[in-house]
Amino acid sequence: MLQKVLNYIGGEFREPNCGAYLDVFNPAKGEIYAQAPDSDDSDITDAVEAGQKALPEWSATNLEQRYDYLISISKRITENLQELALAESVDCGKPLWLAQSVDIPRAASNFRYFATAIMQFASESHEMSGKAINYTLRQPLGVVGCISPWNLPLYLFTWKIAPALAAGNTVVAKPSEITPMTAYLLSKLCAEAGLPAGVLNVVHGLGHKTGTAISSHRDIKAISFTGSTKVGADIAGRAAPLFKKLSLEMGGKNPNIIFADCNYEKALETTIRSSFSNQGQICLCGSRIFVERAVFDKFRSDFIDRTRGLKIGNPLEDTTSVGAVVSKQHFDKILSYITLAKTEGGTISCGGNPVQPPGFENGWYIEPAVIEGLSPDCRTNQEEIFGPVVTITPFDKEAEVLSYANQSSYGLSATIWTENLSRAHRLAAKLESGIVWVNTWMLRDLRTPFGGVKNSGVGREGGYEALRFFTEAKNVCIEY
Ligand SMILES: NC(=O)C1=CN([C@@H]2O[C@H](COP(=O)(O)OP(=O)(O)OC[C@H]3O[C@@H](n4cnc5c(N)ncnc54)[C@H](O)[C@@H]3O)[C@@H](O)[C@H]2O)C=CC1
Ligand SMILES: O=C(O)/C=C/C=C(\O)C(=O)O
Repeated sequence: MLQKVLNYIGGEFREPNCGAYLDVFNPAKGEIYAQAPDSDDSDITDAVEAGQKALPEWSATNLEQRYDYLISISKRITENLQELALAESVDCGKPLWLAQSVDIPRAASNFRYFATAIMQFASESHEMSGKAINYTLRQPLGVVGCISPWNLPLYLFTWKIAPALAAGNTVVAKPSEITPMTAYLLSKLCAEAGLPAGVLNVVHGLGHKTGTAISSHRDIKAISFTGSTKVGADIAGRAAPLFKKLSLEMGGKNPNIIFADCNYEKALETTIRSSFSNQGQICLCGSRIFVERAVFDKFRSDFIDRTRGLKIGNPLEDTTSVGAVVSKQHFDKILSYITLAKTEGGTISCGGNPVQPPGFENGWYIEPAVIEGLSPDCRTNQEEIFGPVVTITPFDKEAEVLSYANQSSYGLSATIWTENLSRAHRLAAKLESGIVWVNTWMLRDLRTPFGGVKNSGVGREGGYEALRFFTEAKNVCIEY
């Protein structure tokens, strides 16, 4: 019996209006295990109407009440951590321990963080000496849209919904059709928490159908999107003429720069994580590794040894490091880049082959791959692969590696490994990137601005940036 996901509109769990469903796959086994609504424009229209109906009351709730709702949802996520983590692992192919230790705790933190942030969020005032005072109101936008991807499903879905709700908006949200399950479970938890009907509406469906219905809807005032740069451009193209606010968090091709004076063991161990965590399917993964020539041979050899040692297989086993990639389509895309790397003259130093762990013969598994011998400007080094694939390249000079790092249409994150503080500051200032990590990776403080430059994004999420995005500033000027 297949599990069935339902839409959550106006406080009710509903079939899609057209009655059609999409297959949902378990990537570890390559088999259908659930069905999700194939919603269309009419479901989005219903969701927007439900959001509009709920708006006057929700936007007028006092902050303590909103805090209580968000904290209650956060607690319910924590109480149901095991069920949510298992659902995430089955839906995505990611190791269960990763969902237990990262994805689901972070979803709970997103609600907890924005519950407390809205209590502290204060607006500005500007005095015109002796003449007048200006103060700025920060008011909810109205009904807003949140569109999220499949790689960190609940983690990113809640990263958008929580600030939108905290700021007093009502929400129409669409998770990825590839991984709908935890968004469905979250909608049940929100109903249990007593969130008023229509405050959060979750509509499942395809990007080019349900997603475009959100970006084209006149009464949706803002869209927060995470996903590919191509889709971000499509959303911007539809939403801009309707003057919606946009926050777009898109792809990355992030440099990981390793100097000879680094803390070698920490750099090596973290580079394994930054390369292959979640099968390389995180927009922050460091897919272009640059190593100073003095340590290149040693680092290369140690890195390849450790990569070969990663256990690939059943995502539900604690000892599994690398699970399945999310879909057959994505599996084929990643493998096509291995072929491309070879045609571009690269050497596959390890991995890059499909694997069928025993008992999971139909699953979509790829050995983590390390590729050498490519120029920084080739397609393999320029296009987002979004899989367990990295390139490794030596460099001699700081200026040289800076130019390699910035030679990309993307600019999401960068990592620098060095014990030389001056060099770290110098490079951090010059890297064309929204986020720079020094001697660490993916260490996240939810108060900080998060987002990219160039083709990686428009706007910032996180902290007060998210609350500013989800509110309209209104200045009031009073003459004395
Ligand atoms: N944050 C990131 O950097 C991410 C990047 N990607 C990149 O995108 C590639 C494709 O992955 P997908 O999941 O297919 O990403 P995607 O960008 O197609 O999908 C992300 C979300 O947008 C929706 N969507 C798709 N087309 C839409 C449209 N025209 N209008 C409105 N919404 C739309 C999808 O249904 C999903 O909910 C990956 O191989 C990877 O390179 C994927 C996920 C996250
Ligand atoms: O907010 C974070 O900590 C991570 C965000 C990651 C993505 O947006 C992604 O991988 O798409």
